[in-house]
Amino acid sequence: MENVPVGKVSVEINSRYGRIKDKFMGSYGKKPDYYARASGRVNLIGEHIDYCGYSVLPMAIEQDVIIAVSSNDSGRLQLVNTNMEYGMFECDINDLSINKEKPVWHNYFLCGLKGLLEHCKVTSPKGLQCVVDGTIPKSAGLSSSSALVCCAALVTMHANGQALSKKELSDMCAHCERFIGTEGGGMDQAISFMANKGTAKLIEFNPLKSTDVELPEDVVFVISNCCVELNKAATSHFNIRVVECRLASQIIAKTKGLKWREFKRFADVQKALGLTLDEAINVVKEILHQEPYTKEEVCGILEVTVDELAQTSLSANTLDVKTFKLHDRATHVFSEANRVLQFKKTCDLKPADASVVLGNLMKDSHTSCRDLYQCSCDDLDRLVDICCQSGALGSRLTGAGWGGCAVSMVPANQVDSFIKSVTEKYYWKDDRLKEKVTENLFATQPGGGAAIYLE
Ligand SMILES: Nc1ncnc2c1ncn2[C@@H]1O[C@H](COP(=O)(O)OP(=O)(O)OP(=O)(O)O)[C@@H](O)[C@H]1O
Ligand SMILES: CC(=O)N[C@@H]1[C@@H](O)[C@@H](O)[C@@H](CO)O[C@@H]1O
Repeated sequence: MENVPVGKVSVEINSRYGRIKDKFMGSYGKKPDYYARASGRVNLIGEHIDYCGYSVLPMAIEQDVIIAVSSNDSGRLQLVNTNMEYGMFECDINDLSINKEKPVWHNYFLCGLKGLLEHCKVTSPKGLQCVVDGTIPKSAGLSSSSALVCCAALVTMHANGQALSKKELSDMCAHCERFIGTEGGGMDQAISFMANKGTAKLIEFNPLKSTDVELPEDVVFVISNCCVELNKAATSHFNIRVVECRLASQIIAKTKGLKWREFKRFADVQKALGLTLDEAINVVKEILHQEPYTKEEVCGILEVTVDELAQTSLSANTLDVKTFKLHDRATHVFSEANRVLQFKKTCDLKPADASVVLGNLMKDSHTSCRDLYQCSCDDLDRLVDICCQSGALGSRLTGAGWGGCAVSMVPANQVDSFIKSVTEKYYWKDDRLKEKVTENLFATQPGGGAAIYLE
């Protein structure tokens, strides 16, 4: 089992670490003991299917969260952020409370901290003084929240002399980020720990496994942010989709004679019924209707009361949802799971038209996210269209959606003209975005995973 690497950093050569160190010394009057780093990610294909048990295909990006740390026996947690938007925070490290209603930034740190302490059964945790510095745009589909959760867990692990493998940390962080209220899958945490520089990864779940995916050499992935923000934990958009998938899998399970209460994820139902993904799509057509289901109808099918349904299938922030779209959500999940497998196969087999095939899979993925899963928004759709008109072989929303980024696959020799065209057609058309092109439109390469650094 591979552990998170511990490396060396020179704050003289690496100016970012130098600035973080200065901030640390200014805040706490001493040098940090060590630094932890966890990266953001871009998901190339496989959206909203990890929490249904299906494989996804992300890569880590260069943008990350770095935390400078000093541990002590004070029993206190002290957090300072280099970004003034995020205020200072202090609390008793033995009395952690995570506010789901108002997901202020330090709550993400608390998720990682609490998760690690509980997982490792640490009874006398070290006090921590930290400076947090992040470069991942927030609520933009590049996993800024999970990078913070993973980095906080890593900080806590190192301070308390624990040594978990990358896999254990990934599973643990996927679980503890749910303290904030969103019921995500494990993609973001897995790639943050398991990424290797230079390669994308196929991430499989139950059990967690990551496999290198060699991307075509003649293309470059370019990220563009539509600059609409949606905080996952502050809204119910994300959890409604999770619940719709859960209800659809339970109804399919019940209709097919399975003990439906034992099922929460499409992948488990598919396996229990022995279906291929194509057959699963046909089962969706056979069993689910396209019109939204009312809560009463769902209760009738599952033969439960509204209160029982809350227990078996809903989350705290979806108790008041009145209707659920099941047919389209299920069709998206099974077809998207299929596209991930085709994407991986194409990367492995390298046919002459590989980049065209991959581009088309990305386009189909976006169409499915937009129309069936309804997790895009007008600005993001417009940006994806502009990316396709500007020379991308494929372009799609990435991450949770309802705003945030598109990822585009662009022929390597056309990246400059692509960026020029998207700049003019999207960013220059809006006065608020004119000055913000570089941070919102950039080419990216597969980055490395989380690490601890000593000076
Ligand atoms: N540098 C940072 N410092 C402190 N908190 C941060 C930082 N970056 C992100 N956050 C926290 O994470 C929140 C964003 O989480 P959210 O789940 O909305 O988006 P995301 O993780 O970026 O997107 P996605 O899951 O779609 O990839 C911010 O509102 C903030 O509270
Ligand atoms: C932390 C979290 O909830 N992450 C989720 C991730 O698991 C995945 O479901 C993605 C959509 O594909 O949306 C978010 O990034």
